[in-house]
Amino acid sequence: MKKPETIDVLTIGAGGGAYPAAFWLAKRAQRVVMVDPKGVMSGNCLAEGCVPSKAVREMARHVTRHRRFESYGMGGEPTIDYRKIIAHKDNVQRSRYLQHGEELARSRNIELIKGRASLQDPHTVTVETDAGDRRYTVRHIIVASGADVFVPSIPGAELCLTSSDLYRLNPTVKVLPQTLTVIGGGYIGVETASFYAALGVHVTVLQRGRQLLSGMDPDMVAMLVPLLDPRIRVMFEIDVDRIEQGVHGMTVHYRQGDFSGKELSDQVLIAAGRRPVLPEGLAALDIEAGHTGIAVNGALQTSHPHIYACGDVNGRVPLFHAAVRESLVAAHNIMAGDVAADTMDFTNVPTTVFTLPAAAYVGMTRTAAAQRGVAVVEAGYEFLEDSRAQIFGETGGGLRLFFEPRSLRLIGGWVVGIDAGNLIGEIGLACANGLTAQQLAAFADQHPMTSEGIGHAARSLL
Ligand SMILES: Cc1cc2nc3c(=O)[nH]c(=O)nc-3n(C[C@H](O)[C@H](O)[C@H](O)COP(=O)(O)OP(=O)(O)OC[C@H]3O[C@@H](n4cnc5c(N)ncnc54)[C@H](O)[C@@H]3O)c2cc1C
Ligand SMILES: NC(=O)c1ccc[n+]([C@@H]2O[C@H](COP(=O)([O-])OP(=O)(O)OC[C@H]3O[C@@H](n4cnc5c(N)ncnc54)[C@H](O)[C@@H]3O)[C@@H](O)[C@H]2O)c1
Repeated sequence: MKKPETIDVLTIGAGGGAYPAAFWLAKRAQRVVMVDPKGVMSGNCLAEGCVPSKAVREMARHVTRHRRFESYGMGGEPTIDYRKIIAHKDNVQRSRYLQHGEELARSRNIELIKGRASLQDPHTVTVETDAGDRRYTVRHIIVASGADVFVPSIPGAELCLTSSDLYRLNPTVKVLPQTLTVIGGGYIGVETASFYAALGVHVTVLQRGRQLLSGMDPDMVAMLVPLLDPRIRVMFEIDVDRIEQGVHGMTVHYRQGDFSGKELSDQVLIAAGRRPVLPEGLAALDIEAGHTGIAVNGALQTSHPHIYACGDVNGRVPLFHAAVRESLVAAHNIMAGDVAADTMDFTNVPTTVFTLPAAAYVGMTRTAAAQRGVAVVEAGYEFLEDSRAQIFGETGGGLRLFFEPRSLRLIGGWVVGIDAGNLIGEIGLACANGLTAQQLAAFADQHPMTSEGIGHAARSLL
């Protein structure tokens, strides 16, 4: 192996938890190396996550609108060519890789190495590349190695599709099945069920617990579920025993209480969660990490103040935009000399489940507040009375805002229905900045947009 190279910062991974910090630090004359076996930036978000899944989602959304718009004098049953939908998805991914490559080529002080990093000691990282191993002496390390599909040890699980088979470049699935069984009713299971149902697939979701999207606010989920495509059948309290491949498709054998049953379908998707990817050498450095991820403080530091863990690998808020903000928090603290000059607000990160329609939440909702014994004042707005929702014929759902009773400071909210993913950004910004019902009410939000509902709800309290 060659003599170690000395650099300022090395990132393990080049996804959302890594590259925002890398660029920010490189601009401030730090010598930065990003390492990722993919050899490209953007991690799993672009490779098989957010962007490709939402490319399929938006096509599916168009189909549902197209069908409904028939009664407004347009369209009719749309034709669906899934191969072309996939080709479009692939093109979006390719063009974004190109864009990121150009950005990297324009930047100074920063290098991306295709390889796998492991930690040798608190200041030494080895990178395994096709051309042999390289060794770096580094002042600061950002571990941003992300998460990967978790496949439970159920006999036959290896026969199932995972989200990667659906959403990666040139994916396995290019032809829509007629029937799909989804094991797991979390983000990936419910989003995919929703997209596929809109594209004409009959989907059955097998969920282990009693609620879809377990862990999310039950009031929000209760408003969402009746609005989902009726082609989606959901079965609760399911324990999957085994999965078999037959001549005419796949069979999932399950138990539901005392009842044993089986579900037949063309294909089975397993969406039972993701697990952090921990780089080799971490345990030897006594960095605390469990199956939920690497333990970090609000400054994103591990037990070694110069080693940071950002994004899915710390398991705190496994979403792309959380990873980006965490990455920048780490960068600010590196520049400050490994002190907590900046901290992450893990509470006010907006979350959207991009089903059709979507559900989104931020901050503390009524249920979360009740669990902690915190009193809240609630205000609501229904899309039934919203002009934009009426224009689109999407009047199902509404929004809820939660305020501190004395100050009427906004501390959380959720939205189900049209524009949920956009509205939650505005609500989240208001929560993060401690805006009050009076301030929300005093803002002339635009007409005819669903964001009018935020001020409308706030005014109902004054
Ligand atoms: C199907 C799907 C849909 C999703 N949709 C959304 C969405 O709509 N919105 C949203 O906010 N989030 C979404 N997510 C989650 C989002 O993809 C992640 O939160 C985000 O990618 C996290 O970024 P990260 O940088 O922490 O990790 P990753 O994106 O996982 O990147 C980690 C990188 O580290 C690399 N790596 C691993 N080990 C090593 C090593 N030893 N050395 C060097 N490199 C290593 C990996 O190759 C990978 O490229 C979705 C995820 C999936 C699977
Ligand atoms: N819109 C978004 O932001 C978005 C979209 C997709 C994925 N993601 C990210 O990807 C992560 C992983 O998503 P996911 O849906 O795989 O996981 P998840 O943790 O959201 O949901 C997994 C679900 O599967 C169920 N389950 C687990 N084992 C089961 C079994 N054996 N049988 C039946 N049900 C079982 C669980 O009860 C849970 O409800 C999310 O946590 C999120 O961070 C985000």
